[in-house]
Formats: sequence, C-alpha cells, structure tokens
Amino acid sequence: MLCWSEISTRQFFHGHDGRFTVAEDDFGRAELPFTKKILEGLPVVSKIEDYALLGDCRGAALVDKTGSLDWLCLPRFDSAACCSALLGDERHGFWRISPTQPIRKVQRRYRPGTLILETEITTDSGTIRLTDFMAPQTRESDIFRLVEGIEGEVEVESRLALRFDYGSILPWVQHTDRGIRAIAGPECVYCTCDLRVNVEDQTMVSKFHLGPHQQAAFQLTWTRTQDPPPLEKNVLQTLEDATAWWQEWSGRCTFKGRWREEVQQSLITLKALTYAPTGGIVAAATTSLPEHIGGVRNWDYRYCWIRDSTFTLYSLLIGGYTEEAKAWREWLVNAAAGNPSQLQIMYGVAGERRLTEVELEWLPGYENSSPVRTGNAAYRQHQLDVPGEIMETLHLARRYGLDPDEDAWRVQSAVMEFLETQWEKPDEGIWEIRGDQRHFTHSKVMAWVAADRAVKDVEHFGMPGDAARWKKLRDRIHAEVCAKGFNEKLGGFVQSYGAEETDASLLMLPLVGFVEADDPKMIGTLRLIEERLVKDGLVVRYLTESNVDGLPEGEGAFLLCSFWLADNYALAGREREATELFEMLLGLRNDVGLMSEEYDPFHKRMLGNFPQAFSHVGLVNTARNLVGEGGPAEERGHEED
Ligand SMILES: OC[C@H]1O[C@H](O[C@H]2O[C@H](CO)[C@@H](O)[C@H](O)[C@H]2O)[C@H](O)[C@@H](O)[C@@H]1O
Repeated sequence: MLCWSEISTRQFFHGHDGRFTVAEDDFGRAELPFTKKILEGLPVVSKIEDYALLGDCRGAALVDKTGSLDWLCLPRFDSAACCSALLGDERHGFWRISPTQPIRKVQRRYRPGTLILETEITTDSGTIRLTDFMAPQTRESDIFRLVEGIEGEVEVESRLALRFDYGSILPWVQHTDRGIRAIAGPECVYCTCDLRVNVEDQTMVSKFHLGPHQQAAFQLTWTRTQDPPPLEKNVLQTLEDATAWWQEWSGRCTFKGRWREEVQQSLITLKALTYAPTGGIVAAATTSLPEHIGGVRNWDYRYCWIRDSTFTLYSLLIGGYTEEAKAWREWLVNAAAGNPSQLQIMYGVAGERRLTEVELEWLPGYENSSPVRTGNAAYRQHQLDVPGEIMETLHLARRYGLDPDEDAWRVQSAVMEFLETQWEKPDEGIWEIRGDQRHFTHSKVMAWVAADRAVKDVEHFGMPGDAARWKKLRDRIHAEVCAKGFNEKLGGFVQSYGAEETDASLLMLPLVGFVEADDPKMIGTLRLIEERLVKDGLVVRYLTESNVDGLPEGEGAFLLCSFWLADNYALAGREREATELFEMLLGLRNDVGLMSEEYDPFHKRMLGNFPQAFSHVGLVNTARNLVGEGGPAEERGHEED
C-alpha cells in the first residue's frame, strides 16, 4: 500500500532578524541561506525533495509541501514556464493554495496507481485536503486544484501570480465572469472558480473558509491568445476520469514480486515524462536544478536524449509497456530521418534539432545557483554511445515482439553507416563533458554494442545486412578496448584510452554483455570504482577534480550509477550487498517516491533536475535484476550469435 507520508513543518515557522534560522531542522541543516518565498512573514525554502510532480504527458508542474506550485510549463515540457519561483522567488510566478494560519502538519501521497497528488494540511483550527492534478485523458492544457475541508474550519488563500516567459513578463490580468484571464503576446491563461476573486498587483487572490465536506475547485487552462475561451470542466468528474486513466495504465504493469509498488510509482513517473503527441521522452521535468548548490552545473533536461529515452524505454518494456516503445520508435524514425551524418544525440519533443543554449540572466537560480539555462549545447556533441543505445533498444523491441518496422531498420542501417565511419574518433562521451574530446572506454564499448546488436538483428530476425562485416567490426572494437581501455598496472578498465582515472560508466560493461561480471578484468574495475568513486555508499560519476569535464569541481553522487553498482553486485554474486544498496537507494526517494538526478550524502538532500528519468530507470531495472526475472545482462547481449 502506498501510504501517507508525514512531514513536520517545524522548519517553516521559526526565524529572526529577517534571516531564517532553525536550531535543528528535520533535514539536518542548521541554516537555510536563501529566501525563496514568504509565508506568515517568514522566509521558506523548499528543497528539491519537497516537490511533487503533476503532469499530463505533455507539460508538467511542481508543487511543494505547503501547496505552492512553483514550476509550470504548458503546453509542453519545454514551454517557457509561466510559474518559475522554483528558480527564483515569488516575483517569478507561483500559485499557492494554503491556509492563512501557520501550518502544523502536512501529509501527502499520490492516489494509489496515479499521479494525482493529495496533500493534507493541518493548522490549529482544522485540516484541509488539496488535490492537485493534470488530465492526461484530455487534449487541453489544464491544471485542476480541489480544496476540501476535512476537520474544523480553516481559512484558505489562493494566490496566483502568472509571470510568463520564465518570470520575465508581467501579463495583463483581467477579470472574467468566473475568474481571471492573464494575457501577454501569444499566450493566454485562464483561471476559473466559484469564488469571489480580487486582482492585486496582477495577482489573482481569493480567500475563503472551509469546514468539513465543503469544497472549492479551480481550473487553470493555457491557450493561445487567438483561441476561444476554454470550456469549463466539471472538476470532480475530471478527477475521476484522470484517476481511472492512471489506474488503468498502471494496472497493466507486469512487474511482479517484491518492490512492485516502488516500481509502479517509478513507471508512472517515466510515463509522465513521455510527450504523448509524438512519443518523445524527456530526461526530466525541469531546467537548471543544480548538481552543486550555488554552482554552475545547471542544465536544461526538458529534451529527448536518445540515451535517456532508450534507457527509459527499456524500463517501460520490462514493465510490460510496449505501446510506448512503438510510439518512441516512430518518434525516432521521424527525428532521425535524413542524412545519417546529421544524426543528433538529442532532439526536442517533436524532433526539433536546434536547441540553442541561453542563459536567463533575470533568474537568480535555485538557491542562487546560476546561470539558469534553457536549451542545451550538448545537442551539437559527438557521443559515440548513442548508436549503441539505438541499436540495442530497437533490437530489444524486436525481442519483445513489437511488429517489424521497415523504417526502424532503415534508421538502424543509417546508424551503422554513421558508426562505421565515426567509431575511431574521440568524443564527449556519456557524461557530455565540456572539456577536450577523448577516446572514452564506455563510448567504444557502446560502439561494440551497436555492431553486436546489428549482427543479432540479421541473424535472429532476418534483417537485411552484412553480418560478416559487422562481426569483424565488433571483434576489432573488442580487441581495441581490451588493449587500450584496460590498464594492466591498475588491473581494471579505465575512463579513457591510456588513462589512470576510473569512471562509473564502466559499470555498464557487464550490463551490456561486453564482459562477464566475474571476469578478473571486471572484478579489478569494480574494485577501482569502489575505492575511488564510492562516497558514503553512493557512486559519483568520476572525480570532478580531474577537470575532465572542463567545469568547476563538485557535484553529488549520481543515482543511476549507484543502481548500476547494485546491478554489478548482483551479477557478481554479491546479492546481500546488492539488496542493501538497493534498499538504501529506495530510502532516498522523497515522500511521494520521486528522485532527482543526484544526491548529496553530506547534506542529505537531492540535487539536480527533478524528477529525473535516469534515476527511476535505475530503480526499475535493478528491482527486476534483484527479483531474478532476468536482469539487464540476461536481456542484453547474452544470446548466442
Ligand atoms: O555534466 C555535464 C553535462 O550534464 C548534463 O548531462 C547529463 O544529463 C543528460 C540528461 O540526463 C545525460 O544524458 C548525460 O549523460 C548527463 O551527463 C547536461 O545535459 C550537459 O549539457 C552537461 O554538459
């Protein structure tokens, strides 16, 4: 059973001298350095893990534990946010529905099997329940917020400050019959409710009292300015329909056994990151949540990386979801159509190619972590692992019985053409370094995967291709990696050819079938990773001090890599360590089961974009590996030719 999680809000309501300090908060921090928003005249900081995701498989929002919606991108994940307090403060847009009195206790959960968020907030005078959701079953871009009195009587305030284009544009806010309309240029947002509404400083404000069984409902709808006003929906009916939609979807999950609920919640999160109109899958719902608080490692993840999408698809496939694989295959075929030399490592949700990176200088960034970026310069990088991921995923899709698709094989043939001319070149690698290109060992191994799966597609599925030539290529790459990517002195594979450094991406080698987990070469590699990259039980990607990535040092432990370590333990017969590590990782999820990209074990808080597909992929794959239903290495590349 998914259960209510209880949150103490002690940290919200203590302070002095205009600066927020607490003797000891529940999250182990003595001082919160940045004023984000003011409640009851006192500053409040929401940590990344304080947020929950709302989504309709097109756009997304984040709501914190006090009922403040601080991130809202409509109608697409990568649309310019109209609430951006997450990356700044209330001047940049938010929508808070919260009691006017101090909050004493918060409990929240997703309705079982759904992405419908229920937050119960208790004050001295009573308790209310806030139900927040988006409607994946409709075509419109709406957010619904339903507030109900549960106990006692509570005064509630709804305060909606829409600030378009990531908080830079103050729209014109006009009264309508049943709420407001905010308009600026091409965008228009309506908010309707049954309450009396005031507009103060271009902000829609309504105050009301709720006793037991009394309700107030809000509908916010994004439209284009020239569109007719949106239809008002029956919020209760829409809630029932959205619940049924998610429960039908999650009920199809075929994962059985221990950790089913955790797996199901992660699959729901992955589904929420898919863009339904095209089948594209984004890496996360946010931009610029920092990998290092106060640092510059702030990136926009609201795009479709081939790598991240293929990992996500793998999880969806093993969870029993083949429709998403079909939709993504179509997205890929469309996005990659054209000349193989122009294949990109990432695209927009509709296959857009130009993802120019820009800095939004008016936003201070999450806890002053700037710059805030949109777009991502990585789209122009050469990352040699990507052909391997495409070949692997389309091969797996065939093994999972997806209908044959000629266009998919056409793309794969183009990918192989690209690979055969590019594999000997250095690249930026899986971690998208911004320093000098190198011959990354993981990249070359993924080139081997591409050749290996091409051979298997010809031999097992009768696809038309030159298997003999690809076998030769596969053997050549294997021999080269073993000669140049292995350091005899250290006794392990290393980050790049001739290097002394190790890298967590090497944990993928047994997972893709390049080497057995109990091969002495891999045992040596694992030992090096344990010695150098495991911090407080979690895995960092590489040592940022080495300056390999061309960025200032410092970031958290990478959650996906920590799941890979558990996979390696399981494959090497170290089951107890694998399960312990997995359980520890489960414990890092927030109260509604979400994970960001990284974790700071010292300050015990999440870092990086949120929620991040990679981390949820790790959870699903490792769970499957541990329940013995055939983990990654059994699936991938371990068939005979
Ligand atoms: O660390 C520098 C790079 O960080 C981001 O890349 C990371 O996120 C990607 C999306 O999840 C993932 O595919 C990649 O493996 C990660 O390293 C960022 O997108 C890059 O621009 C940046 O250089």
